[in-house]
Amino acid sequence: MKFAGVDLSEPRIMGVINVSPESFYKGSVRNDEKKLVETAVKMVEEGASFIDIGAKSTAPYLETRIPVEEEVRRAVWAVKAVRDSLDVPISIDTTSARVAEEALKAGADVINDVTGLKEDPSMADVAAEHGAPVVLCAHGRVRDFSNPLHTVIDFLQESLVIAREHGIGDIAVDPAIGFLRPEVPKWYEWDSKVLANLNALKILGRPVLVGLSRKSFIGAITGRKDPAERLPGSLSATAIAVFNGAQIIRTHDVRETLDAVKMAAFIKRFRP
Ligand SMILES: Nc1nc2c(c(=O)[nH]1)N=C(COP(=O)(O)OP(=O)(O)O)CN2
Ligand SMILES: Nc1ccc(C(=O)O)cc1
Repeated sequence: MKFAGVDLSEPRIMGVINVSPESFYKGSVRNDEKKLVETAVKMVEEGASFIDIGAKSTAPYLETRIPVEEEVRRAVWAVKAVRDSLDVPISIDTTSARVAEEALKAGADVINDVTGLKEDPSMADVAAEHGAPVVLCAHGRVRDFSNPLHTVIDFLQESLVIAREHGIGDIAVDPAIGFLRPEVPKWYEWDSKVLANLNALKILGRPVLVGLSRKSFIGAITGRKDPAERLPGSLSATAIAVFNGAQIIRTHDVRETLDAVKMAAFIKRFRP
């Protein structure tokens, strides 16, 4: 299987860079062009097959509102700077069709929409017009609290219908770790159930991308309040995600994560 031209016969890494100062992990933020480009180049040297650029935080527990003009400005600036130095696919992490369109024009290749084409009604049109591959996250109002996998699969199926109605075929699906936060079970249990049963997403027939790097469920389980201290927890959860079928891991820490991915993928070969 391939996504955005990248062969997925072994699991791949998507390196994350944010140009949004409000992002939950400050170590992921770059607002200086030289440092931004250096980071992207280093991530690719360390083994990243994709670079994901975020120009606005989507953390559900932070106040992250900014004017769309500001998100466009940040996104275009960052994509242009990184595009000139790299050949790997660049994804733009946005829920806004305007931001996606301007980023694609600036040289991005992939749209990463954490609302799975559901928030901005023009997003699917923009992806279709540009022939852009899309990452679709499970998104919606949770009604069935008892079975996280059911809910995630239902939400993703809804997004796949929207994508296919628009003739979009190059799609990766994502269970949206940290985004779906019902009161019961606690979100860290929800996220853990999703990772423990990630294999169920195979039914969708699309590559599975997982973004769990330094997220709050790791903080809740390990007691590490500061995302800067959540790398060991992230690596452990990454290995489990890969063991259970993740083909792309989205991470702030390319070098360390690639080692965890390689270990899990190698051991997985001997699974009965
Ligand atoms: N497809 C996908 N996209 C994502 C995902 C994810 O799990 N999957 N997580 C994010 C959170 O990480 P980030 O460092 O970008 O945090 P921020 O929203 O605070 O900028 C942001 N974007
Ligand atoms: N955009 C997101 C950022 C952070 C988290 C999380 O910490 O769980 C979830 C989503």
